[in-house]
Amino acid sequence: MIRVGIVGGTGYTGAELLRLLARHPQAELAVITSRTEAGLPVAEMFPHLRGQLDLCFTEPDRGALAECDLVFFATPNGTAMQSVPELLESGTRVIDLAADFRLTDPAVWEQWYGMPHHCPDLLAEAVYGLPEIKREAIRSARLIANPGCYPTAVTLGFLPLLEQRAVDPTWLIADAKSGVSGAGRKAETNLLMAEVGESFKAYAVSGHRHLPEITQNLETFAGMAINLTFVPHLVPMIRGIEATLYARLTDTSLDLTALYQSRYANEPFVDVLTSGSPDTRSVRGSNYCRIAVARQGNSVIVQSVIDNLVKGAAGQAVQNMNLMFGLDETLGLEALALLP
Ligand SMILES: NC(=O)C1=CN([C@@H]2O[C@H](COP(=O)(O)OP(=O)(O)OC[C@H]3O[C@@H](n4cnc5c(N)ncnc54)[C@H](OP(=O)(O)O)[C@@H]3O)[C@@H](O)[C@H]2O)C=CC1
Ligand SMILES: CC(=O)N[C@@H](CCC(=O)OP(=O)(O)O)C(=O)O
Repeated sequence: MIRVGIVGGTGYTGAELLRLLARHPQAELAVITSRTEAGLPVAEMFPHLRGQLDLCFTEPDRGALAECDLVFFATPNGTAMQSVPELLESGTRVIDLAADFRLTDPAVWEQWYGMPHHCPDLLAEAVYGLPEIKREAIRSARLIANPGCYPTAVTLGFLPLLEQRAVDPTWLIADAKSGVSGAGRKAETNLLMAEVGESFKAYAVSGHRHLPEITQNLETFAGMAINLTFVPHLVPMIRGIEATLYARLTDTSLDLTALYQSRYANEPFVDVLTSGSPDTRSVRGSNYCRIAVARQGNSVIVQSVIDNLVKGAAGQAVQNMNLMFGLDETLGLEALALLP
């Protein structure tokens, strides 16, 4: 059994980790932290876990965490990097659901996240935890940078086109929409139902912090500098991301659906549609990314959907845990989407 700790067990991604791990046949939840709810039985806050989990939230204590085989950080950006060096030193492996280890250049981190990096020496070692591109490195990693939600949907959507050099990498557009759980569980006026409901808007139009992360990914496949316009939107739903991606084809003779099907043929959690458009409810609660690709003249349009809390966060983190500990990659992630 893998002895698991979760730092940040009261947030949305922490709660989603609890849902997935409570029934995972090879994981034993040993430590679940919350600074504000320390002492409270976990199942009292989350009644869906009654009878599944007999643990209380505890203060984040590095000693207790260092006794785990694996610690997930489901905490705000800039939190994990304070504890990771000590945990790795004690032999504990780490998956960070935040952005602390996603960007390879500490200067780019500081520019977008507004704080100096606490352990820039670990950035070269950290493995970006997108199994579809880093499966082998993930297996032996001590430290995983779990990808952001938008970067997961956008990267998987553009990947086959860029690897195949089928589009102009200097003209890429990602028009992405997220449900409000993407913003976390903290109380904020602009996330109230009366503010978000029956409304729809773009945000961070002049630059979202996922832009450098997506750019870093896409440049690896393109083998050159790319130019991406990325605009996120907030939609009045709870879970889900839909990313509509646009690019200009350099080769219009390609069978695009066949290209995507062949690239993802062996991927357990990427499903390429042969017709129609994927909707977010077809992945809600599941670890799938569902993709469709179409053409208008020399433009290609890709539609990519995920559940931001599952393939966009906790599910992908469990997929990474399975790989790190030599388990079947799909273990504990068999749930299908919830309809309606
Ligand atoms: N929501 C989403 O869809 C996605 C989120 N992410 C990333 O995952 C991380 C967690 O997100 P989410 O679950 O939405 O966030 P929430 O705001 O819902 O939860 C944050 C959690 O972290 C704990 N926490 C806050 N500050 C600290 C601290 N300094 N030390 C220890 N624990 C702390 C909080 O509990 P307490 O204050 O009681 O300790 C809480 O449990 C973020 O970095 C987010 O950007 C990534 C992909 C998708
Ligand atoms: C709807 C919404 O607010 N979404 C969040 C996504 C944040 C997130 O997932 O953060 P990291 O992946 O960087 O950790 C946002 O745009 O800030």
